[in-house]
Amino acid sequence: MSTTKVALVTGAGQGIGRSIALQLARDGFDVAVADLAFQEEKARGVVAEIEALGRAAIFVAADVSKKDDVVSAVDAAAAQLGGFDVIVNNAGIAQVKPILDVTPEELEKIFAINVNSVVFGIQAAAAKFAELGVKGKIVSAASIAAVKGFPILGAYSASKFAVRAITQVAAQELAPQGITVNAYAPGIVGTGMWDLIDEKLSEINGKPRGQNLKENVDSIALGRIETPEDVAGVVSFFASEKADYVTGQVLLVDGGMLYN
Ligand SMILES: NC(=O)C1=CN([C@@H]2O[C@H](COP(=O)(O)OP(=O)(O)OC[C@H]3O[C@@H](n4cnc5c(N)ncnc54)[C@H](O)[C@@H]3O)[C@@H](O)[C@H]2O)C=CC1
Ligand SMILES: CC(=O)C(C)=O
Repeated sequence: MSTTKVALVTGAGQGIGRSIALQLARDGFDVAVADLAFQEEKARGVVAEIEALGRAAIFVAADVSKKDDVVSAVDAAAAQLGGFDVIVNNAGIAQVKPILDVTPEELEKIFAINVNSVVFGIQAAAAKFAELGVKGKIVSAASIAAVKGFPILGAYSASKFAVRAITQVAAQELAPQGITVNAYAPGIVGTGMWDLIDEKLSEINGKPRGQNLKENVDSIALGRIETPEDVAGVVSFFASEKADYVTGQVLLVDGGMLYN
């Protein structure tokens, strides 16, 4: 059995997930890059980048809103990479709509992808850790919208508040097994997600494209947009032995937008 640690990152074909996968590879992990099947080409590019860093990597097609897919992804990572130590429940979607306009279907969709996926990831990882006798680490994507509700991001904010609750609960329930459960709460990260948010906000409030993003970035104390690498550094910490005594936390990594 290999002594290299193994991590699985969901939504790792692009954006924050890609940067997390690459950072964990630099930290010495072999990495399972999980994403939707249609993202295979991008995800295989991430696999190649990880291999270029001298680590093993695989692509796993998984829709995180389906429990069977998440369990199969964890099984594939453990079987093909030779262990299982860390899961990063990163995949998520945004919805940009006034609360009065959100439909039942939209609510179901965002909760299935942003919330159910985190429960499935925790369940699948905890079962694999128990099978392998590993004191593993679970890290999930929250948001500044997990700490403060943001207008026009109502369903999204609700889904991220739920991630925070699940993180606190799972941390307490899994502590006896030595498993830690934490979450990262980014602010305004320059990824495809904010391209979409900016576009939809422009449609709603009539501001020119880019203006909503600029106004949000102007409110950041450190004065610049967040990069996926800024987020990956925090996940690297949560996944490391340096965070062995940290659990149940949602860490704001927002350049100074919210303060606790
Ligand atoms: N971009 C931002 O400003 C912020 C992002 N976040 C969170 O960080 C996480 C990553 O966001 P970004 O990289 O910005 O988004 P992104 O839209 O650039 O990438 C999301 C990835 O998740 C994948 N994905 C979507 N639905 C999926 C599903 N059902 N199953 C498997 N994979 C799926 C997509 O294919 C994509 O590769 C999300 O949970 C998001 O809510 C949190 C705070 C701020
Ligand atoms: C995408 C996201 O989480 C926010 C609050 O912008």
